[in-house]
Amino acid sequence: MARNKFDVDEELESPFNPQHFKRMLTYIAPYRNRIIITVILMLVASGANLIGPFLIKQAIDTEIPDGDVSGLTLLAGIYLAALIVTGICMKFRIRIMSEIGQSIIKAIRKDLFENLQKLSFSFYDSRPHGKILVRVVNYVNSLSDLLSNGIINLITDLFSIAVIVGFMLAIDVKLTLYAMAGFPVLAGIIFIIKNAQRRAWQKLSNKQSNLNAYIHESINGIKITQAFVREEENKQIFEEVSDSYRGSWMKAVRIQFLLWPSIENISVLTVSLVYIVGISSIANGGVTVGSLVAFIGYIWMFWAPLANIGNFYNAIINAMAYLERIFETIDEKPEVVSDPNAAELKPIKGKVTFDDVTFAYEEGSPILKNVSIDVKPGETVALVGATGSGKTTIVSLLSRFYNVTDGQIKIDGVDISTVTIPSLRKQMGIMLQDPFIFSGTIMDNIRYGRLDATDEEVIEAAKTVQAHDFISSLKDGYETEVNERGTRLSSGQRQLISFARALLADPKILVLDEATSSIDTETELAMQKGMEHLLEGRTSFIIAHRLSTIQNADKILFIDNGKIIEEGTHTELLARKGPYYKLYRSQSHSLAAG
Ligand SMILES: Nc1ncnc2c1ncn2[C@@H]1O[C@H](COP(=O)(O)OP(=O)(O)OP(=O)(O)O)[C@@H](O)[C@H]1O
Repeated sequence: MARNKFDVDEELESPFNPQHFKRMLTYIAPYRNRIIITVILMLVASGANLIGPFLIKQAIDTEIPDGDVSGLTLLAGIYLAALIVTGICMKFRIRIMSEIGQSIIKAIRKDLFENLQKLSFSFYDSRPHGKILVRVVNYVNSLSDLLSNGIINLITDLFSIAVIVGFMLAIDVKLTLYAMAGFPVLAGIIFIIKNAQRRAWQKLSNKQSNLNAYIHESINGIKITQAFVREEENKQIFEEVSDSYRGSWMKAVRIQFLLWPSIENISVLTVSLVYIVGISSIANGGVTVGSLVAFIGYIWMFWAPLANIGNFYNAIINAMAYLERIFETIDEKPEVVSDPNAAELKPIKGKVTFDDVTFAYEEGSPILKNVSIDVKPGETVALVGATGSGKTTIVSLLSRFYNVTDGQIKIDGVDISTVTIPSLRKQMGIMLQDPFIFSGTIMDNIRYGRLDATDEEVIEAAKTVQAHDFISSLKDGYETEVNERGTRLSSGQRQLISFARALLADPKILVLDEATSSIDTETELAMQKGMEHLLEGRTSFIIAHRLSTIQNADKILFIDNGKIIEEGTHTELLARKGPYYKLYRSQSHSLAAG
């Protein structure tokens, strides 16, 4: 999958497919009955509305020349009743369609969100998160009007056109043909601008996505921006991205608005033509004044729904750009999925084997090369090595966040690619290097590790990782509300909470990636005491740069550039005087110097 950045337009992985429209209708289908009721209401409303010019014709040609006041009053009464009926129908239509529109949006969003929850890390690695967000929020919103009102309008407008043409034909066939003369011209214009319009809206959706991605990234990085006084540069970048959005918006709208004036101009020309032909017909006695006035009224009415259909067409073209992205996201297949024949991983003992594992995030650039590891149940394995050497990658593979490129990873002798992913992950407790705190209470955040844990169990886990004291010192204790990413907490406190979360899952395999790197030495020492108890009976993988934290590990693996170059206990590795020894010495020296 190609990587993407905020200033790079995303390529469509699947071109537009007319089936998308069919698929869109499946979201509308559940509301079929209410839509039919609305269509009926709208047909009644437009029928009532269309009666107007006919009543005027009647008044001009018959009641006024005859001086028939009661007839005129009756016509006025009918007209008023028609207007009231139109108003009532419109009121119901707005209410029903708003509800349906929102329900459809909710259903599309649900599908998007559900799939986003399943997608693998590689999906999120490869694009700015703002570009994902824009699909779920903005693009879906943009569809709402089309899916609800657009379709009703289309049906009503087609009905209106048919009725209007019927009225016009009833009044005068020749004038009707003149009135239709502009129609082929309009069809030609639509045909010519169609492709340019589609491309312009596609580009606009990309630019909107880029803008969103940059705003999202800027908000996430605001502290660094301010710390490095980068506001001015960021403002310039923002203006560039924003200008690019504005430019493509202007272009899209310019193309779009070719249609509207075309309809206006064609309708005015047609009306002029009908006036010329009509007036000469009056002179010849072909049509009455009332008929011509009514006819002109109908022509104006004829072009209004036609303009609406033009707008609907525009909306469809815009929506295509959004639909493509939305369905692309709903259809995106997670790279890591359970095999269709996968079995549940039975409760494990915790034996872990990496059998000649090779792995590349991007094809052709292997990060891990022929890694083999053997861990007995209950053993503690420490992974050490330089930054970027591949430690986190090793533990990510164990949880199957990515699929191995080559080789096998086995737990209790079972290849993890043959078991269901939830049954694998449920038996593991993971504390990632960058612990994430969700908005909610501290209690909720720890309970994320096991949703059915009691308050006592949560508190017990917090006590074990030495988090209880700091949590209790907060005004609301475990009920303290923290915000997303836990910005109200220190990094060490965030680590302690996520440590407790991993522990609460009571996993057979525990992965601690730099679990204590931000925790003060005193707390760390206190944790160390509980650690042995904590790791008892579990297989654990501990990644640490501070070697003091892993000296008691059963096995230390020294990783260098994606390979294990040394393996043994702390004492064995020191005696070997290899890279581990050097690292240890350099840390001891700096500690001593400190
Ligand atoms: N999502 C990713 N996509 C592409 N490359 C990645 C990704 N994550 C890590 N890498 C690359 O893989 C290599 C190993 O990264 P990894 O995170 O496993 O290192 P590490 O040993 O855990 O480093 P550290 O000690 O800094 O945490 C690095 O060169 C890194 O650039």
